[in-house]
Amino acid sequence: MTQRVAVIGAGKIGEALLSGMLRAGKEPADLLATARRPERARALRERYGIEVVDNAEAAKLADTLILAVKPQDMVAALEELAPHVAADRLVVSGAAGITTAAIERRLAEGTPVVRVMTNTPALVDEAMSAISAGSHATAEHLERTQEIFRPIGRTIVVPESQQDAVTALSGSGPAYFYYLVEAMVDAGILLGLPRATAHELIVQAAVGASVMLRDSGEHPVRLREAVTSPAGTTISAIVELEKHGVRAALIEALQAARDRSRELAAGAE
Ligand SMILES: NC(=O)C1=CN([C@@H]2O[C@H](COP(=O)(O)OP(=O)(O)OC[C@H]3O[C@@H](n4cnc5c(N)ncnc54)[C@H](OP(=O)(O)O)[C@@H]3O)[C@@H](O)[C@H]2O)C=CC1
Ligand SMILES: O=C(O)[C@@H]1CCC=N1
Repeated sequence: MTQRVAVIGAGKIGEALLSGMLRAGKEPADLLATARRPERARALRERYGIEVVDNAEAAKLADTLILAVKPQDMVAALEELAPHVAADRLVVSGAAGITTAAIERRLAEGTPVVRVMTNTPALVDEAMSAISAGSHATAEHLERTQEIFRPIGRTIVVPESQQDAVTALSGSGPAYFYYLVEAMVDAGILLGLPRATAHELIVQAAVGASVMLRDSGEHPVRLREAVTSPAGTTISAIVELEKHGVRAALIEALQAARDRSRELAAGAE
């Protein structure tokens, strides 16, 4: 039986999921989306040929609802959805922080809820999506969720207690790499390179390093050692990074992201 999937609040992440499901072979008729603004609804219809309906309609028509609204909009969205969500629907939340318990509490008793933290490389099928079962979700619900997220990258199942840390690492993770690239391109400008050249050099270094990290199975320390020649250039740079506390800054940055995820949860309790 074809499962109909509705993306509730199709913004950046919701759209990435819709396009991923279409690339993976779902028909536009198998998908629904909801949006808050008419111009957004129009753009989604034109781009993907899918029906964009209101939240109540989506809850009635779809077997699986993917909640892709911001954490701060979650309570309001659940209030609109709850009267229309039958307890045999699967509800998947992609929101940072929000717990499955907070969602379950607002839906009919027994409704299966799954929490997922994905990331924007979903747009190029390189997402990392970490999936956790709520208290009524079965292995079959986890499998259905994995089927939705697998076409846009990798998936893992984690205990929900790890989701705030996952959000800090892989949910926000791409932003840290973009930030580092921005800073290194600035360094290239300082060293006298044209911006376009600096950008090309750093992006390819990032791609090469990422592929080696993923595919070689080597520890990052070993890979860095292989670049770091005695009395060479790399160690001169590493000394500066250590002097400026970059390692400690990254650890504290990710702790702050984890703490913010917890605060977002508290807003929906
Ligand atoms: N961006 C990222 O890298 C990641 C985001 N996430 C999570 O994904 C979720 C979405 O984030 P993102 O895509 O960046 O945010 P967006 O703001 O791009 O998308 C959310 C969309 O939901 C719409 N919306 C809000 N309330 C309602 C409602 N009641 N009914 C219908 N539509 C509604 C918004 O409308 P409007 O346009 O009018 O505001 C917006 O288009 C968040 O919970 C975030 O934590 C998870 C992993 C990574
Ligand atoms: O910044 C945020 O809150 C969202 C969640 C993870 C990535 N972006």
